[in-house]
Amino acid sequence: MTSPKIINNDISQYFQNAVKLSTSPQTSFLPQTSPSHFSGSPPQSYFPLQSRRSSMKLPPPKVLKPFATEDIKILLLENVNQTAVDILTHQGYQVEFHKTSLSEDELIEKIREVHAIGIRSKTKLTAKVLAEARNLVVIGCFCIGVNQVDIEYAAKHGIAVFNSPFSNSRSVAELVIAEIIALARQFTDRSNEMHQGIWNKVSAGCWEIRGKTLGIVGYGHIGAQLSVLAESMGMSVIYYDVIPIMALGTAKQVATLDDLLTEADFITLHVPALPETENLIGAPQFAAMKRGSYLINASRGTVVDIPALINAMRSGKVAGAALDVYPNEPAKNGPTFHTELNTWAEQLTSLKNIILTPHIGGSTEEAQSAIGVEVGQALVRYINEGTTIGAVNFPEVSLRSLTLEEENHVRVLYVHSNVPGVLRTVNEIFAEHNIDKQYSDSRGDIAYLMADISQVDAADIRDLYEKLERTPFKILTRLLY
Ligand SMILES: NC(=O)C1=CN([C@@H]2O[C@H](COP(=O)(O)OP(=O)(O)OC[C@H]3O[C@@H](n4cnc5c(N)ncnc54)[C@H](O)[C@@H]3O)[C@@H](O)[C@H]2O)C=CC1
Ligand SMILES: O=C(O)CCC(=O)C(=O)O
Repeated sequence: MTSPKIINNDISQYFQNAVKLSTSPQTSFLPQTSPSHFSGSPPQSYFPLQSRRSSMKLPPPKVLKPFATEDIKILLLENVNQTAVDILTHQGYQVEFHKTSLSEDELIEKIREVHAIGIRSKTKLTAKVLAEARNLVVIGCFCIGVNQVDIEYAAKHGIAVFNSPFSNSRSVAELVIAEIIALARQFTDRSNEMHQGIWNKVSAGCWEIRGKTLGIVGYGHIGAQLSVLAESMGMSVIYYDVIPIMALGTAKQVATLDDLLTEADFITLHVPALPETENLIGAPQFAAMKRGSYLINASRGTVVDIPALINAMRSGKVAGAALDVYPNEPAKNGPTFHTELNTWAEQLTSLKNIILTPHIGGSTEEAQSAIGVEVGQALVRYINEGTTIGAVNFPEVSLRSLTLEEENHVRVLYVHSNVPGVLRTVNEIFAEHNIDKQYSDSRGDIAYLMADISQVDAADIRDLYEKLERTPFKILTRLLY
């Protein structure tokens, strides 16, 4: 059968019509040829970009199609903020929202169908789970840490991962400031006693924080915020990081972790979960600390050896501790923090002057709302336009939007293995058309190419797609038009 001719020369309109004629809501041009991935964009471009455009008096962006947006399925877990739900539903996507994370079996069942998933820190997107995802093109981590996702596996399978690198940093820093004072004054113990009717007015072992030394391990977004807040309260700040970082205020970088441990009165950890940071603070590090020092961990549960901390607190080496994160964390709220989850749970809860919080460092209205917007927008931009700015496992590539004045254009999104000869092959496929703009970048083993090509008849689109799909280095092809 020959393809219909485009009478008005507007392929976007042609394909909108083609979609309307399809017999099933699942039917669209590319998914039929490639059930494992989808292509397309919603009827409205992402509105903040539109408003920026209108203030700059640029032509309106072209709506990239080819299929019904209600076919896009998004799974949001762990009570992701309403701002994200609003952004994604506004696009017309199907959004399924859950307050908690899911068991592995439930997750596998659900992930099979969705094109995008939004999670926080609890949902483990392992290679085993991701292998079940037939349509998934993008993961949104509505948090800073991405250690819960196998980001390399995701990249190798054409799944982009986005996070929110600093929207909750201030919230974590403020929690740590509160904990420094609370530990120095033992006030959670006093408060707990009062709740049991016990009046226990003591000053022994209670201190001002003014003039004390705060040791920050990991001087990134959170560590640096904290540094400024702590100095403003009269503390001296030292920090240890694996890279040289400019000191804020009068803080000083020290050369080794031991230098920090031997000098600091309060030690706070702000490193990512990495093989190198596993049990970064264990028995030898507690031994190096000053007697009567304090430890705060709001980074990841793997960073502190908890049995060693329990020993250090029992011996009086450590006078107090605050933990927000644990090696194993419950999936749901409720009476779930017990020895079945972490064998030492009762020993920990029976200690004095230890503040235990349920991973709430980033849990403020401000942080969650900002994260919802940031990651929600990143998902929309990737699904609708192919933009990977801010991705943690993909090269960062972006092209300016197509405009309504640019007819007969196709945007090619092509994730491929980073091997020689790809551009030559791809450009041979594009050769009969005009490459208006093209941008390609690589990151490790994978590379990503975005290209807007013009002089493309509707009848050519399937051919283009199939040729790209047949290339030996292809990981994922999407065409937007
Ligand atoms: N409790 C909570 O709710 C939250 C926890 N987090 C955790 O806090 C961590 C830190 O967050 P950010 O400050 O935003 O990260 P960041 O990436 O801005 O900073 C981390 C710093 O740690 C340094 N680092 C890495 N390995 C190190 C090592 N072995 N020793 C010393 N320094 C090392 C890095 O060079 C970097 O400067 C996140 O990775 C996340 O796991 C983040 C937000 C909320
Ligand atoms: O808010 C959350 O669920 C996780 C916060 C966190 O640990 C992060 O942003 O890395």
